[in-house]
Amino acid sequence: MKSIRIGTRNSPLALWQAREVARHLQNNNYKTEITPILSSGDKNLTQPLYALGITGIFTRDLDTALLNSEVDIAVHSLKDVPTALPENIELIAYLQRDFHQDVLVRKASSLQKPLHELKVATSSLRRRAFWLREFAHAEFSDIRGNVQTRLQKLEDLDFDATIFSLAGIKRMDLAVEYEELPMMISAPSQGVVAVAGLSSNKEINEVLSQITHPETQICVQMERNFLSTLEGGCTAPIGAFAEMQDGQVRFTGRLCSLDGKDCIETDKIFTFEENRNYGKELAEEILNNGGRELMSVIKATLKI
Ligand SMILES: NCc1[nH]cc(CCC(=O)O)c1CC(=O)O
Repeated sequence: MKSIRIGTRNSPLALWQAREVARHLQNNNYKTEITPILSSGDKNLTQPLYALGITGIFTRDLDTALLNSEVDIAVHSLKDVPTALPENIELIAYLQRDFHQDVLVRKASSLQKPLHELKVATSSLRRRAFWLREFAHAEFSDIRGNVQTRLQKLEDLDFDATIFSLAGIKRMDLAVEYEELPMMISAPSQGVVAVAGLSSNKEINEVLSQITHPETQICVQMERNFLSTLEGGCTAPIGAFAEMQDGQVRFTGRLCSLDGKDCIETDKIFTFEENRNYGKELAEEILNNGGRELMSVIKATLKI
């Protein structure tokens, strides 16, 4: 087989992830080359993501490169990949999840402040709502950019702390102090690197099936089914995390109002059976427990 062309965004985090996929493929004796592609998500950094009004801004350009056969596969942070994919594009491999959690990073001058007094910079609806659920009077500021840019802004700008995915910090090997945040439930599929390919490309799909991590795949498919059942195409403060060990799954999920005042949660341990759509079942339980009304208020507020 010819060298496998790996499409990726060109941020340091994305390149790390592409090299990680390359390493797995090379371990299976395939040759690889990395092709960085500039995405429109990287070009427009002035507005928060939800305000850009489109999903998939990080993945669109890689989808195009796949469909034009400029690359054979595309590597993504799975949490940035919309649940509905373009025709003929499929997620085929999922690397083992290392870290899923959100962590808080403070600037030196705010180390002594109690959590409820911190001005936190985050543009994520989920992080804001889950923080407000705990600290109803908290103030936020917007922040965008990659992990390194956001750390620089933490030094330079007028806020106390910001929230990161621990996976990003570990991958970038950054020597920063961080605190775990027990009030958070991570974003569906946070911390997972996934590989997309063309459904029609059987040869590549067979190769990718050799590097997928089955437990991670089961867990993130559950989290993403939970997400897509709840959202139906709009963005909302939703957390979901599944862990699997010896056939046992623990699933935690939460939907909150934008101000964090109303939250509906699920936390279940069960034995995994094939051919069940647990993510959908658990989301329907939340929808029937008041989630439907919560979602319609969120949709009306965000005007999607
Ligand atoms: N929102 C952007 C984003 N997409 C993926 C990661 C990190 C890697 C991951 O969580 O999979 C991050 C940074 C962050 O949320 O702090």
